[in-house]
Amino acid sequence: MLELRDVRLVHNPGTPGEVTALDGLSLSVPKGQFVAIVGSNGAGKSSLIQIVSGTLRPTSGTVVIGGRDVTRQGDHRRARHVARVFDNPHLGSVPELSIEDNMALALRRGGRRGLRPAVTKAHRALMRDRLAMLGLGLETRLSAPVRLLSAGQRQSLTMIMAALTAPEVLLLDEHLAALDPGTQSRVLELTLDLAADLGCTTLMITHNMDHATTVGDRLLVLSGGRLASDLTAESRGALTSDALTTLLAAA
Ligand SMILES: Nc1ncnc2c1ncn2[C@@H]1O[C@H](COP(=O)(O)OP(=O)(O)OP(=O)(O)O)[C@@H](O)[C@H]1O
Repeated sequence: MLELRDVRLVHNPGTPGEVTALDGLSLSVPKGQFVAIVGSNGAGKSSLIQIVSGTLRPTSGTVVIGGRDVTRQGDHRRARHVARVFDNPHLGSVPELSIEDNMALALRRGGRRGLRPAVTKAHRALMRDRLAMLGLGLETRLSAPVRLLSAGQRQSLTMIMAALTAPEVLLLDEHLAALDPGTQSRVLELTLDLAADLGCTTLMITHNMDHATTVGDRLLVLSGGRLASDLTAESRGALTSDALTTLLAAA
């Protein structure tokens, strides 16, 4: 369960540049629910993701993950429970390191700094198992440097890495935006498979209206740092991407 209670996020308070990015947002997401989030530019989507990841702390309000109040906990301490994938496929892995070393780094995420446990046989088996899900043959190329992979392959690897520590919450910040349509479909399918396998609570920001109207269990529309609409998959059923575009423009 992920809960935000009356969360406000104000940038540059008390200055002429004061901006309210989140304006008393309350949200409750049951464990395992997959939520798509849309909103116009500046609606507060990335702010919401950063509040949940712990990169930003709210000006007021409370963030609860799995029953624990994590409001004052920084992103490093949350990293074992909260994984985040960015829009840029090149941000999720280290190009000069091998696939195995990148995955080993992901396995250590949120662990104590400085500790470098060796990659065990069990780790390597887990890596191969997860990489095989991609159907790209990467499980036989563990020592290949990540820089040799295409953008789609790298984003697929990033998804696999994000899921390695079985996070409670998976945050996807327009993670398909830089991919071509065919690769988008493949990475989206992988995303849904991983989220279902792990049973993690997932928030996926998207500007793709087709994805917003079809993917996941719930659709949130953000506007001005508030929830303008909160639709279940059932109530979203008849919503076309054109109708959602109109709804967004009016929100
Ligand atoms: N560091 C910052 N300093 C000042 N204002 C900020 C900062 N970060 C975000 N904002 C403002 O907060 C508001 C919400 O921004 P946010 O990035 O969350 O929107 P978004 O919905 O993710 O937009 P986009 O779709 O363009 O990425 C915007 O008005 C933005 O200009």
